[in-house]
Amino acid sequence: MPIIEMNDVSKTFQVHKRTVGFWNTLKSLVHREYETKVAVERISFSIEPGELVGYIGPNGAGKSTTIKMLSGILTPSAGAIRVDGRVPHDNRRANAMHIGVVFGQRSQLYWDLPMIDTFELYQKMFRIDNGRFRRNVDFYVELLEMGEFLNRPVRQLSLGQKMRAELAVALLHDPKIVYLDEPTIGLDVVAKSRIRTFIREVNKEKGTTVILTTHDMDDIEQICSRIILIDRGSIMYDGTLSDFKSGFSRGHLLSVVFADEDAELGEKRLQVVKSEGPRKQILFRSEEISVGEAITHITRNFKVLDLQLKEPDIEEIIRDLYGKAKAN
Ligand SMILES: Nc1ncnc2c1ncn2[C@@H]1O[C@H](COP(=O)(O)OP(=O)(O)OP(=O)(O)O)[C@@H](O)[C@H]1O
Repeated sequence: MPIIEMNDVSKTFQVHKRTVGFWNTLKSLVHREYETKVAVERISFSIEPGELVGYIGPNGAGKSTTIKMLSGILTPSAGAIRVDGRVPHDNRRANAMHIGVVFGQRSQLYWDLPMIDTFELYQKMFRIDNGRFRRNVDFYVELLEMGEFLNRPVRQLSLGQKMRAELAVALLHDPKIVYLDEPTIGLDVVAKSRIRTFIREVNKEKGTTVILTTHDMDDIEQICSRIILIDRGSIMYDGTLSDFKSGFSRGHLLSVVFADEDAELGEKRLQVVKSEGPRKQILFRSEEISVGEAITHITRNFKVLDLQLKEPDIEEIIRDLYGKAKAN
């Protein structure tokens, strides 16, 4: 039975319409106009207990919105979500007891307290019994080598030490699922490797289901057995990393110079992987759309100044699409 189920889930936001020009701005002060921004559009996936899933995509793709819906912070505009048998936004508190969250940019630690006190605070918050508490503190302190800094206030810890502390806190109540947002961002090679080993170890020892968002391909390669790739609110791929690579290496790349820099392709089978002004690199798979159909779609709908068909370099494409990656 899946532990996470997303069925046709969408999330839209109402945002103020941007106005241009003096009179329009003045008008908008009196009469506010809104437009609908689609953050996530009809996404579906299910995750089995104990899976290690990389949830990846470029900036603004809809990753955080998905994680916020899974953790009950946001209510979907349409569709159904179940996390460990519960509807997260209707059971926010109960849901929180069974999940752990690490948001790279937002700390759950108390800056003036040493970790040892923070653990005790979380013990009370999550009503963890003493036996389990002791066992877990010992387990994480050893696995994350936290002994040397347990008594130091959090504000004095290095970035890597803080991240280890965040992970231990998020996992202290033995959540069945943990959402990790960029857990290795900004860390050096040794610290990154320590965190990756830790995540794999927790998954193996405790069977924790892990959902990881990252822009670091090494995180994906070394931790995740499956990737779900989201772009502009829609799921583009769900499967193993190696199948993803071989699927794309059988694909084609069109390098197109458009007359109009803002050309929107409006065809989901054509994916823009790089955009430099009017020049765009467009990737597609021949199983989905033939070379002829792809070129026809582009030349019929847009004024094109140059168009070349290329063989894709998959490593380079992944780097362009999903971040700083490999070399870092
Ligand atoms: N509260 C909000 N109000 C309006 N628009 C929003 C809101 N939250 C997100 N969005 C929009 O929804 C889209 C998806 O955002 P989201 O934060 O989920 O992307 P992301 O994949 O997590 O990006 P990043 O990697 O940059 O964190 C973006 O276009 C974003 O501007």
